[in-house]
Amino acid sequence: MNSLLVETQGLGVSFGGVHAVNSVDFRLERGELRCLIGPNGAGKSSFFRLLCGQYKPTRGSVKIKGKSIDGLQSYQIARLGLGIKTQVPSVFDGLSVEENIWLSARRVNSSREAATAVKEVMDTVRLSPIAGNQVGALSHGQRQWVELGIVMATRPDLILLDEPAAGMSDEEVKRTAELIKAANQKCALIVVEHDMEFIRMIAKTVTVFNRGTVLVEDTVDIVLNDERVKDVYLGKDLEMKG
Ligand SMILES: Nc1ncnc2c1ncn2[C@@H]1O[C@H](COP(=O)(O)OP(=O)(O)OP(=O)(O)O)[C@@H](O)[C@H]1O
Repeated sequence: MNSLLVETQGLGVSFGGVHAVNSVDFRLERGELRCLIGPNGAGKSSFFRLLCGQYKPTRGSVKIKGKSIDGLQSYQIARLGLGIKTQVPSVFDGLSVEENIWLSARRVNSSREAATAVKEVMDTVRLSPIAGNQVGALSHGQRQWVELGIVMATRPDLILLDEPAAGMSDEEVKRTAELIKAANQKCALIVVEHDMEFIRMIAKTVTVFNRGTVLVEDTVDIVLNDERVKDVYLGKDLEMKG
């Protein structure tokens, strides 16, 4: 089996004169956990949108599991095994945590398989203590974890997470890092994040975007000490506390 999960070649999207993503060659292996960083406007979100079919490329191609996604709708790309937390289709505030996970699992599984998927997700995302709680009454952090669980319940091969630690307390950030590592035992993830401390907690390989292109791609330690990376974050302290 091809171990490449995602491959982009010469990928680009432009809006008027703005090259939001420009000539990006990106490869992600099955089971990888990759972080994307870069200053505001670097093209990270646009790159995500290209991967999930929300934006159509102006140039280049995206392949998922060796299959071009050209011409596919977002739901067809999801069927290739892509899960996106920002696109959680429906979170039912009036239902419990477990009911929400069940509904998501049942969308893509027989009821017996769904039951197994629900148990797996409740364990992995550590949702059992709040299984019966109404989702509408959860804290911001808990809700993010439930949304991660909803995506995981469809058993994707790849999950895209856009700023999963945003707006969380230090404790919640720590737990989110643990959950992402646990999720990575089951599938690959690409995580866009601004919080460098969080990046340090989870990252192995980091891809740095700048002005629509890949500036550097390397291990977290090398990337965060790279002068070019420090330059593009000028004014931001990359020398972290930890
Ligand atoms: N739909 C769009 N229409 C016009 N311009 C766009 C569109 N989407 C993105 N852009 C532009 O493309 C560039 C890259 O934006 P993008 O949101 O991808 O960057 P980003 O790295 O995700 O930034 P941030 O970290 O602030 O979210 C920006 O100049 C942005 O204004």
